[in-house]
Amino acid sequence: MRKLAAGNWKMNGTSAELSELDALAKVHAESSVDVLICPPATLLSRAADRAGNSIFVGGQDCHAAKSGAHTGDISADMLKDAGATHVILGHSERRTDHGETDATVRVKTVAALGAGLLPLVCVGETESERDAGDTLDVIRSQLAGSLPDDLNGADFVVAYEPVWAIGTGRVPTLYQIAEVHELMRAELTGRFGSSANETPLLYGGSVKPGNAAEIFATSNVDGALVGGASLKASDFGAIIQALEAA
Ligand SMILES: O=C[C@H](O)COP(=O)(O)O
Repeated sequence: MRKLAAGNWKMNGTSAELSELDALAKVHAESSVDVLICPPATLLSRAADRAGNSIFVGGQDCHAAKSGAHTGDISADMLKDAGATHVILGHSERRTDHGETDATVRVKTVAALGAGLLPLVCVGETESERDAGDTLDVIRSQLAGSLPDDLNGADFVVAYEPVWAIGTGRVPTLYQIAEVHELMRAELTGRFGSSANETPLLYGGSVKPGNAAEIFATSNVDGALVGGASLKASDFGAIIQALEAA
């Protein structure tokens, strides 16, 4: 499996920030890992044009329906048409801000696959769930509910993002990351067989140039989903380099 460095720009970036993408595309044209940028939808088409063949471009969400009366939403087919190859689904900010449940994520995953997009399905515990000792149960349950049946492991990506680590500068210990990633690999193998060895398992939550190498050296970590540090080509470039070296 190829490793994946994914950048989620969230609700950041206007035309001016496309220069960061240009800088990345220049430096990482021949990367040994896959590089993905998920800009806001308003930039998707232009980002796809400028990313060329060296960087994948993805959406940050899609609607479960192919089309219809859903003001403000975007379908998987529309993302694909705009040049996307991937889509983030079930990010904790979608779960919190828009009430998305595992069932919502599951139908969106089906829609994404139907449009030919590679879904990055996000899971992660809140701080109170971790404090209560429920982390592994939460992850197990989110994986079970968010992923449809009969998948091939190569057809999707899972991102483990502890909610309390997102944008906070706080990162789980390497042991905690390894524990969750081992559980995810085992759960996916139980469900999808040996093809689960082809599922990239990303860690996300305050990944920076300074901590990327040790996170990437952790067992069953195949890349990262990066928020804040993906907005600057120099920072994201350093994270990509750490993944290339891992
Ligand atoms: O999608 C990305 C994650 O939410 C991580 O964000 P962050 O790197 O700013 O903590």
